[in-house]
Amino acid sequence: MNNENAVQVSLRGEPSPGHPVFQLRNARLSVRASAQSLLAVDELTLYPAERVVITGPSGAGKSLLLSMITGRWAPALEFCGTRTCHASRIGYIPQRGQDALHPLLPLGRQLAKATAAAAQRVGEVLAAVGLDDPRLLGRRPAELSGGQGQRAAIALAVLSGAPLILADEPTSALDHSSRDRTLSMLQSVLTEKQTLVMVTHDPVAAQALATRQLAVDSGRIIPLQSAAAQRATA
Ligand SMILES: Nc1ncnc2c1ncn2[C@@H]1O[C@H](COP(=O)(O)OP(=O)(O)OP(=O)(O)O)[C@@H](O)[C@H]1O
Repeated sequence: MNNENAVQVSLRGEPSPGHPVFQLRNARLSVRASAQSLLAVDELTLYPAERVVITGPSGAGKSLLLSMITGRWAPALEFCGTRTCHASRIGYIPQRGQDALHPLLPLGRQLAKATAAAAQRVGEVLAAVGLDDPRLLGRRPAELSGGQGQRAAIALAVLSGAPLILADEPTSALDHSSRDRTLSMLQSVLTEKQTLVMVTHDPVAAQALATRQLAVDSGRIIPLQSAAAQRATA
């Protein structure tokens, strides 16, 4: 966290049910040298169990929004505003799953190191993402396919127990059937205590997961009605 840039940052314990896991108020990321504003967020509050999907054109500010949530951004940028994070840890699922994994450790060893979850839960998650084959667990990340790496990154983020999980275009490198399988696995292994924020360009991925959709356009956030909300009000 670039503390020197933040007007106010607070980090507290685990979120309690019904209370926000994360909040931004009057937040802005600007280029330090020129004060050019790149992303301005009047208010963003994330609650446990939400599946928030962020869409928007290239260069709109989606990755910067994830940076605001993690509290990490390039040194050339300056944050001002209020960022309140109640999550003790933030999990991350990158575009390429292998990037979330230690390159030298066999998959099973690094999953075991990353989680304090009971062996039964570890087994359940590995089975749900289709990685319970001992031969796969003995492989290093470079020996996994793209889809297997992505499912490993999902298992790692979920088993880390992080209350808040960010996913940056997690299915963009997958073909349609792998994407659909990966999304339904992600949905099935997340717990009600975990909040997911996912950036995607894929409307199918957005519709499949979102309980709330936000668009980022020209450095601003615009709320969109999610498919789930549309169904509820129909
Ligand atoms: N360190 C930086 N210094 C200056 N400008 C930056 C910096 N990081 C991002 N930007 C600018 O901020 C804007 C938003 O960038 P961001 O990476 O958030 O876009 P995005 O919506 O994630 O795009 P994409 O979908 O292409 O990944 C862009 O115009 C980008 O050039």
